[in-house]
Amino acid sequence: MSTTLFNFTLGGDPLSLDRIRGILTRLEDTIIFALIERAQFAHNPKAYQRGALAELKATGFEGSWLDWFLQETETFQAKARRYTSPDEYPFTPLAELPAPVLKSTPYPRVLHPNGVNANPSILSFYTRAIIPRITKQATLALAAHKRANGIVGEDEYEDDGNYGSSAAIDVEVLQAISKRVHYGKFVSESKFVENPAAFVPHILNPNRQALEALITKPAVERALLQRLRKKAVVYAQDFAPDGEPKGDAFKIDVDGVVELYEYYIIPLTREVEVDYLLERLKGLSQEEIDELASRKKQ
Ligand SMILES: C=C(O[C@@H]1C=C(C(=O)O)C=C[C@H]1O)C(=O)O
Repeated sequence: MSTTLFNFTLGGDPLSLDRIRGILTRLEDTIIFALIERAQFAHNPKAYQRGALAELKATGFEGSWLDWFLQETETFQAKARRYTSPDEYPFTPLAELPAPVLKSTPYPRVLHPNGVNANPSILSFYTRAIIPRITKQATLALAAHKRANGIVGEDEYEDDGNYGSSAAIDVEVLQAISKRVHYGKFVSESKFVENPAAFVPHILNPNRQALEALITKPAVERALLQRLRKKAVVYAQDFAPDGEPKGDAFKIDVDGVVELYEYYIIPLTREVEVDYLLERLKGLSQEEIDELASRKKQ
């Protein structure tokens, strides 16, 4: 069940900021555990380079191994109506995905119609910055093993050949980050409806800086990063055979997890919030806009 369906079926206000932040907090766990799984494998850079795997190129597919994994996975999931949910955004262009086999769930319309999709940015920072960082431990161990055993010829010290396993986990990480970042639309709608008058002038005369200042909550971000570090330390700790925590060994680079949020996920979520706001008045009549412009926070 998608979070949105769960969210709606529970009843209550889908635009409650506390409820939305609770979903964002729960997605931290999903993202941290998925990153821990990915960190087991080496970087495998060929999986992210277009045309790097001859067998895939021979099929006529022109993208990378990961692009192919995303397209194939999302094609099946589209048939299972994943992308009829307002909190799911495919990396594959929607027009290239099949129609759902099941009839759509009648979600109440919460968001204003918009074309905001940050997935290209997510795919770029994940493959270029995050994967090399979180797989460094496994990659260094692999290189040491290859050198110690004189495994030559295969000069890719960053390549353990686990293209299927690592890409399957990459899809899970990417989908979780995409859901998290695009929840920024629900956050933005929640803040907008609470005080439309504050936002309308900076939408009519587009001012990204003013809109970003209105949606940014530094205390919430600080608390999130502190919580995230504590979670990553606990979730990623290694255990001795007797089950006792090793204390100084972790399955993943904890700083890397925190920096993923600080330098990528949070800034991109804020960008989605602003992009959503800039489309918030599209299609409204002058009368509707004037009413919103006059509606101040109670
Ligand atoms: C998501 C929110 O909006 C902004 C983005 C945040 C984030 O990406 O974690 C946190 C606080 C705000 O700066 C929010 O207010 O909860």
